[in-house]
Amino acid sequence: MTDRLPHEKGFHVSWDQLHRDARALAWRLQGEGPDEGGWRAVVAITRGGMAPAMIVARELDIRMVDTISVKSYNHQTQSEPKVIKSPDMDVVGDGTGVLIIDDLVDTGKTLEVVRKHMPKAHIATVYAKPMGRPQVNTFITEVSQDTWIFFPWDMALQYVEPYRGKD
Ligand SMILES: O=P(O)(O)OC[C@H]1O[C@H](OP(=O)(O)OP(=O)(O)O)[C@H](O)[C@@H]1O
Ligand SMILES: O=c1[nH]c(=O)c2nc[nH]c2[nH]1
Ligand SMILES: [Mg+2]
Repeated sequence: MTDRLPHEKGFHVSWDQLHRDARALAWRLQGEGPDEGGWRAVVAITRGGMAPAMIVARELDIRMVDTISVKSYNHQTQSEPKVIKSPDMDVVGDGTGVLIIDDLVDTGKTLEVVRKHMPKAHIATVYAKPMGRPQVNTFITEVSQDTWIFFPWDMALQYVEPYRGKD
């Protein structure tokens, strides 16, 4: 069990920003497939990879979409990652022509486990921290290791006090 608190900084991502960044990822991945037919399938790492995977699959017109479920974090505390649901191995095989999508790579432990399942797959994340970068083939934005990324599905709009009158 690794206690990851405290993170010095927060990087807050809105739905708009996520949509833009996931589309940028799709743009970078187009034409990078193993042959002219493009990518055979997308595998989303649940749960955080599902929204970016949907956007990438839409942009690249990939209809074959599956999931792999890896459980490791409970809030900001990490334990050993475990695969609790595998994709259809008849479809993904050794991963050739398959795009694996996640929202971010942090320590890289989740992707280490996923790569063992599909060693020839191309792994892409929207965001990356330095420790996990070697595990990723393609990503869009890097943030520092001491930054916690807050995703739109974990946030809600709320009232904030005006600066004046705070103390
Ligand atoms: O590189 P790592 O240090 O392994 O961390 C990255 C993983 O952690 C988060 O998932 P989480 O396990 O919190 O599950 P979730 O996607 O269901 O929120 C995130 O979505 C990545 O999948
Ligand atoms: O929402 C999240 N933000 C992060 O920075 C992070 N790192 C691992 N898992 C994470 N989940
Ligand atoms: Mg995840």
